[in-house]
Amino acid sequence: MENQFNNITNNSSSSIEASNQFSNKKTNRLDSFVSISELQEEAKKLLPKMAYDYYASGSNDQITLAENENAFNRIKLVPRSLVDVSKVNTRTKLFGRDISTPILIAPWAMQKMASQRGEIDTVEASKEFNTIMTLSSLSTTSVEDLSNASNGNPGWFQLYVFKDRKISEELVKRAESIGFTALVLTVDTPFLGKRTADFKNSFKLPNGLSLKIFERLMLSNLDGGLNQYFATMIDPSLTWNDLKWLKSITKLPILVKGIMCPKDAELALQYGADGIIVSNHGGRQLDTCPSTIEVLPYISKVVQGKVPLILDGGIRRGTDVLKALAYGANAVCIGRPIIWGLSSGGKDGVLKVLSLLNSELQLAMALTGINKVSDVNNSIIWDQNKYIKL
Ligand SMILES: Cc1cc2nc3c(=O)[nH]c(=O)nc-3n(C[C@H](O)[C@H](O)[C@H](O)COP(=O)(O)O)c2cc1C
Ligand SMILES: CC(C)CC(=O)C(=O)O
Repeated sequence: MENQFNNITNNSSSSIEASNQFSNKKTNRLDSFVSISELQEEAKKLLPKMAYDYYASGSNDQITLAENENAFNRIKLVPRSLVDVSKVNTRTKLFGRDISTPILIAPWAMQKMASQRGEIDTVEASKEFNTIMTLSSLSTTSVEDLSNASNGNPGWFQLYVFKDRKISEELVKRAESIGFTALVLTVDTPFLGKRTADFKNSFKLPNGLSLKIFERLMLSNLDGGLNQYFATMIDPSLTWNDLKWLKSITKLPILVKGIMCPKDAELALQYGADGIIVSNHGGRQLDTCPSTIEVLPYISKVVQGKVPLILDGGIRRGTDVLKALAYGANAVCIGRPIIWGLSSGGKDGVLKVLSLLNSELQLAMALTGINKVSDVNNSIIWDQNKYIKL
């Protein structure tokens, strides 16, 4: 039991052990962390305040930020007994690709504030674990460097659409030509949410770092503040019709990220989205909107398995992943857990987070009598109304 659930049980475990041989000291230190919250504490100790605050913050009073996690804790799982769970497996398939876990890496900006190699560390870890990373439009590594570091298999590319459509078009074509296999169109950010800490800290990228996608455009300085920068560059007039435009310039599947309203899920399907990501941007956009897990069942009812459905926001335990799958998600993305892993130990730290959460998921599956991801359904969620007549 100990071995089965505390070790990484996917086909990448041997290479992870091999890479650890070369960084024994770091690995031993990482071994002592047993939860995402402990890694967050470590990251807080290691990061400059301005970077930690930028990564950790939500918008306004951070009600939704907290609610994303709290809502998971209110959902109860049903333990099941005497089911043969000797061969629990977290492998699954997404857009035809076999992956070792339904836990994917969400796009998050400016990773070189967390580790020297930033996005390169993250993509190497995602490859080694056989999962999918989405690169942010606002990354500190170029799409080309990320593609090279991953031998032409960098994962998915997240798109913020620029006011100058030609820039976006060129970016999409570049990403497509160098091996990205899907586009993630973020639709919850016509303007950036109000993150109080960033204003107080006068957030800017540390000297020596820049947003690589824009470097050529001489727009890499963030002195006016993130919100002003975002408002200058990104197009707030984007509408559903632009999804048609995007489909006309690429052959890649397009996932729409930031869906929180069932009506918008309907529109996303109507306008041809190939996948839907239920997300409130980690509580960083509209504060006091519901948690993502709360709205997931309603969106799942609209989507009805027509396209892959992914959830992000507040996942800190393997039991949270299981609850999202039970409510209809095919996979989840994690943002801050990866940030804390990368900040605490670079590539090994990201691997630590993936293996920690995946082994928790595997254990939770065993304790609810589930052997494979496709067998998860809402019968594992405690609902007293179901049992009231017994
Ligand atoms: C520091 C930070 C930067 C982010 N940058 C982006 C981004 O560039 N593009 C994007 O679509 N989402 C971005 N997100 C949102 C994440 O993709 C994801 O929706 C969110 O982090 C999920 O919540 P979690 O952090 O609780 O897992 C960012 C989130 C954080 C915390
Ligand atoms: C640089 C930001 C615009 C990236 C982002 O989406 C975020 O911080 O939430």
